[in-house]
Amino acid sequence: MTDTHQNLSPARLLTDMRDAAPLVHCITNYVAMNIAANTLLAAGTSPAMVHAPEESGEFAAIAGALTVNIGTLSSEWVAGMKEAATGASAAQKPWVLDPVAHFATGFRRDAVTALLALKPTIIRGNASEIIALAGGQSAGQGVDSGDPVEQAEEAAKTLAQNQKCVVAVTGSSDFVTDGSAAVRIHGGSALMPKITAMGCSLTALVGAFAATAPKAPFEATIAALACFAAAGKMAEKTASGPASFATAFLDALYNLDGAALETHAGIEVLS
Ligand SMILES: Nc1ncnc2c1ncn2[C@@H]1O[C@H](COP(=O)(O)OP(=O)(O)OP(=O)(O)O)[C@@H](O)[C@H]1O
Ligand SMILES: Cc1ncsc1CCO
Ligand SMILES: [Mg+2]
Repeated sequence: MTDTHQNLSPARLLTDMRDAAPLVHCITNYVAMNIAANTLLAAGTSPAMVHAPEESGEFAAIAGALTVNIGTLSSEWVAGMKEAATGASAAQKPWVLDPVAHFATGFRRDAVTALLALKPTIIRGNASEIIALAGGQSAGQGVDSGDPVEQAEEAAKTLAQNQKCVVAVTGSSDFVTDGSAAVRIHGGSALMPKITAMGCSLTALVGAFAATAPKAPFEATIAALACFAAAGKMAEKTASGPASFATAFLDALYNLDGAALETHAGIEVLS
């Protein structure tokens, strides 16, 4: 990032996020609810899991940002997601879409088509999800990716241009683009995909940074991914498997500072 963007560096945005501790409205799946809420608390912000259609539109307007994850869908939840996205947009709050396994069934495809029409500010998914969202053929199996991130980079650019939003693809390295600027983020750990809902939790953290810098969704997304990259790398040092990694990861996120971000997350500017 250039000097003129220093105030949007991941380290600066992390400090700003903790200072502001924004309220993040999360609609996420049953699997992710607990770990995603704990992730936001460890990072220093304030999660609320609110999905009922009777209140989700109203709640989205009072939160700093909304995140919508379609992992465990039902008709009622889809209604709650649409209300929330509509409420967030009307209140000019950023919202993040996590299109979990959207290619797997007609129900999911329809839900994601309706949500895309409500113009997410940021889309965060794994490589298979992003390839399929751009209209390509992916090798995903359910919620798990079957494609390398590099193979999704062009799809991410196309999707960002068509949707006029920021797109983040995650995996062994991450890729973020707004359709023209693009970066890769290096770090993390091979143990991360061995714990369920790490991606869903990351989507929630992207929401926290988007609430902190609502006019800079590209930089906000990079900051969230850099935090995960650094915390993942730090946690791996003491972990002996997925269970101890999960604990060490939350501690690393809690203790993360600018210096650790600088050391453990690699940001490669592509364009
Ligand atoms: N092999 C890996 N090495 C390093 N980091 C990884 C690896 N795989 C995933 N990650 C990291 O794990 C986090 C979650 O990304 P991932 O792409 O696995 O999400 P996901 O497939 O949507 O997960 P889920 O749907 O289970 O929540 C990101 O921070 C990503 O960088
Ligand atoms: C395992 C699983 N199934 C539906 S959502 C989810 C969490 C990871 O995406
Ligand atoms: Mg996912």
